[in-house]
Amino acid sequence: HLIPFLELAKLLASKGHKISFISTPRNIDRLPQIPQTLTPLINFIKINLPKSQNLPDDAQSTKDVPFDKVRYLKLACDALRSPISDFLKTCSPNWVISDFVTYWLGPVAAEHGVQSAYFSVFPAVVLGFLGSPEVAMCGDDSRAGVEGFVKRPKWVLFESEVRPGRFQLTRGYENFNAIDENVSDAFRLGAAVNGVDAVIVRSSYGFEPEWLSLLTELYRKPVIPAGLLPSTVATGHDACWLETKRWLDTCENGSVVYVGFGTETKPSQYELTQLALGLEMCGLPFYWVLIDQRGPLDDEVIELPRGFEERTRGRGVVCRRWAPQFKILSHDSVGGLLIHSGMSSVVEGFQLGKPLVLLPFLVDQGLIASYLVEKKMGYMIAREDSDGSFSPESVADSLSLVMVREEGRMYREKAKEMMGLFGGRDVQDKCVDELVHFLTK
Ligand SMILES: C[C@@H]1O[C@H](OP(=O)(O)OP(=O)(O)OC[C@H]2O[C@@H](n3ccc(=O)[nH]c3=O)[C@H](O)[C@@H]2O)[C@H](O)[C@H](O)[C@H]1O
Repeated sequence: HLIPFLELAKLLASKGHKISFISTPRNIDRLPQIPQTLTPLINFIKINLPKSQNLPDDAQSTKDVPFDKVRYLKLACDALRSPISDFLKTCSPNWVISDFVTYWLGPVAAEHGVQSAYFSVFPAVVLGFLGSPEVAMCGDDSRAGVEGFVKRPKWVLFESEVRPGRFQLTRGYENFNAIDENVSDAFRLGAAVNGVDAVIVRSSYGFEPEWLSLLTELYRKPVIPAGLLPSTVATGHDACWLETKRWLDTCENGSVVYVGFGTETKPSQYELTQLALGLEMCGLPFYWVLIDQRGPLDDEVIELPRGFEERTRGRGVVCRRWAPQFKILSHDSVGGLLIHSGMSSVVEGFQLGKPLVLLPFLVDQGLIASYLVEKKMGYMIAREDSDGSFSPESVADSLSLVMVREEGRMYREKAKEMMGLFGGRDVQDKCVDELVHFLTK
């Protein structure tokens, strides 16, 4: 969630406000450069995580550890309560804006007379589906088990088909349940909302009018959309970009599909195989950013089908390191995206007017994907709801529909139509002005 937090910090700084951006040393070092004009206003503060016997020494972000070890990162993060409290006491900022993992921050801030807000990188549909803070923290009788979770929640009174896939709920088991001494993500989220003075959401009324209105009812405190936070092109040239650009320059305009599942989603061996065979079958050029290991402790090996890279050489690229995603998407050769529905990737695709094929893996991604499908803004690859299985044919068919075929023209047109809502600087600026007005009144 670092990138949207940095984007928010940049937007607030661009209005003249001083920001202290607190994170761990390695995470701060990983951040993209900020424009020189903002450097006097954003002070990066590094706080070390305590050592944990369950984590590798330099693990500081979710992508550094396998999925089942993420809870130890959250527990390590809980130990930051005391240094952050000291910071608030010494620096007494006007506001502290935090993520849901640090769910204890609101009351800590209040002790020092500092106002607090939870900034949700998830859009309102994800928060609204999870319900009021009390329901998120303690559950709800109408929602027992997976079956209770795939129905429209009783507090959603408007028509909506939004729901996660059953297989996504099973995959997210580690996050949804308290394990060892770690509380669940839903509890952290509910408690984060409960403890703060206001909730800031990466969204806009243009994008999610009903769900944002629902949140104000559920939360009974100010809910302010921060805008969709479109990306800005990172400065600087890395070797990877020059090599990639040379390849993209050889492809026809609008022909390449960008395939990427964000910063941490590693597909299973089954998903990797189906995807690879689907990409091979569809015949389109592709640029695939593949995460095949989550940190040094991850010993689950996944491999592309035998001969895949030879058979697709020249037509496709598989990149196994950090790729300059936004620069690649901005290239004219890229005609569409196959993504997991992570919000930053959704925004980047639409701000550039490029259509989306969706393959969500986790619950939040499933909710965003089903919202986009309901609004006819994206096309989801068909998967078996119970176990998430899907065929190479459905990958190939979805890609050709959205990228090439006449029946899929509506997705290409919709993506162009979305450019203003997702990328318009004036739309974003208006949201930030309203947010600043709220924070300073
Ligand atoms: C907990 C998880 O946080 C999330 O972020 P995630 O990284 O998965 O995806 P995005 O929001 O698309 O964000 C990914 C961001 O990283 C950039 N990028 C990524 C890979 C790369 O090689 N190069 C890049 O530049 C990309 O351009 C985008 O800005 C989502 O909420 C997700 O739903 C949630 O489950």
